[in-house]
Amino acid sequence: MIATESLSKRFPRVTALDRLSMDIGPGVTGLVGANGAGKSTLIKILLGLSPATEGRAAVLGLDVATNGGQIRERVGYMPEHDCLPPDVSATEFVVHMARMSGLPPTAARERTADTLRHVGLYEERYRPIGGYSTGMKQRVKLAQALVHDPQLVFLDEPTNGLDPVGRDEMLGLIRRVHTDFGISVLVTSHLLGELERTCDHVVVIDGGKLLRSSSTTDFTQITTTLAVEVTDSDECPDGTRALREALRERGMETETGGELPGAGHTVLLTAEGEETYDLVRDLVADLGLGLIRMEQRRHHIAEVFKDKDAADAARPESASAPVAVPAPTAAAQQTGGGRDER
Ligand SMILES: Nc1ncnc2c1ncn2[C@@H]1O[C@H](COP(=O)(O)OP(=O)(O)OP(=O)(O)O)[C@@H](O)[C@H]1O
Repeated sequence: MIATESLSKRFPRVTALDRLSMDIGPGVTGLVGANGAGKSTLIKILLGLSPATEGRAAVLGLDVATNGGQIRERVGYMPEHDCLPPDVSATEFVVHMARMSGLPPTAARERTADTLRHVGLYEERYRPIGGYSTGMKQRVKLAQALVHDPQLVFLDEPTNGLDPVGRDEMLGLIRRVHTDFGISVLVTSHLLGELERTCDHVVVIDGGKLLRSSSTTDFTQITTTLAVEVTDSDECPDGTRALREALRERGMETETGGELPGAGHTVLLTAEGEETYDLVRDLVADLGLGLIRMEQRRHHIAEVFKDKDAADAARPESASAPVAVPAPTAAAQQTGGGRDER
C-alpha cells in the first residue's frame, strides 16, 4: 500500500524525516511517535502535498512526486487540526467534500448520508458544526475522509482532544472502517497504548527515523509469566496467599499482580513448561480453591519501550539518547486513552 525508500524532508532548521525506508501492507497500521517525530510531514509527502527533499515514496503503486492528484482521488485524509467551517451543517460540508472529490450530486448526497450514519452523526447531521462537541467534529473529519470511498485513509491523530470514552469510540470506528468497508488505514498517534488494540501493524518513528516496524502481535509477544487467580474458601480465607505458600514449598518463586485494582489477587510465576500448569492445577485442587483463571501474560507495547529505555539507559554510549516515545501513563493504559498531552 505504501513504500518509502530513503525518504528525507529537511526544513531550514530541522530534519523532519531522515532516510526513512519502510513498507506498509493492507489493514490498519499505526504510525506512532512523539510530538514532532515527523508523522504529519510524512502524511503530507505521501499525499503529494509536500515534496520530499530526497528519496522516493509510492502510495498504491503511484509515485508521490508525480501522481499526487491520482493518489488523493484514491486516498482519504483526516487532518490533525480543526479545519471545519462552523456555520454549515455536517451534511452540507460532507456533500461539498464529496462533490470536490468528483462525485455527481445525487451520489454525493447518498454517500454523505451513509457515511454520516456510519460515524454515528446521522441524528445531528443538519445542525451547524460550530455547535458540535470535539468528538462530533472528529467524526465529521472522519466522514469527509471516507465519503469518496477511498482504498486507503490517512488519519492524523484522530483521538486528539477526546476523553477516554470518546477515544475508545473513535478507535472502534477506525477498526470498523477496515472490517466493514475493507478500507486500509494509516492512523497516527503519540500514545502507544491505544494503538495496541486497534492496529494490525505498528510503525514507530523518532526524530524522523524509523525505530521499529512490526506486527502488533510481535510487539505484544506472549511472555513466560503465568498469571493465576483463585477463589477463597472457608478453609483458606485468603486463597491467593495459600497458593503462594504452597508454591513456595515446592520451590517456586511467586509475586502478586501489581498495583492495579484487584491485581493483588493475581499470583504471578514463571511457567517452565506443561508441568507448571499441572502443578498449579493440582495445588489449587488440593487446597480446595476454585481456579478463576490461569493464563500466560502478554507484553503491552508500552512495556516493550520501557524495557528498551531501561536497556538504553544502562548502555553508557546511549545514555543521552532521546526517549523514543513517551510511554502512556498507567491511567492511559488502563482506560486505553487518557488526557491529550499537548
Ligand atoms: N512547514 C514547516 N517548516 C518548518 N519546520 C516544520 C514544518 N512542518 C514541520 N516542521 C518541523 O518538522 C518536525 C516534524 O513535524 P511534524 O508535524 O511532522 O511532527 P508530528 O510527528 O506530526 O508531530 P505533531 O503531531 O506534534 O505535529 C517538527 O520539528 C516540526 O517543527
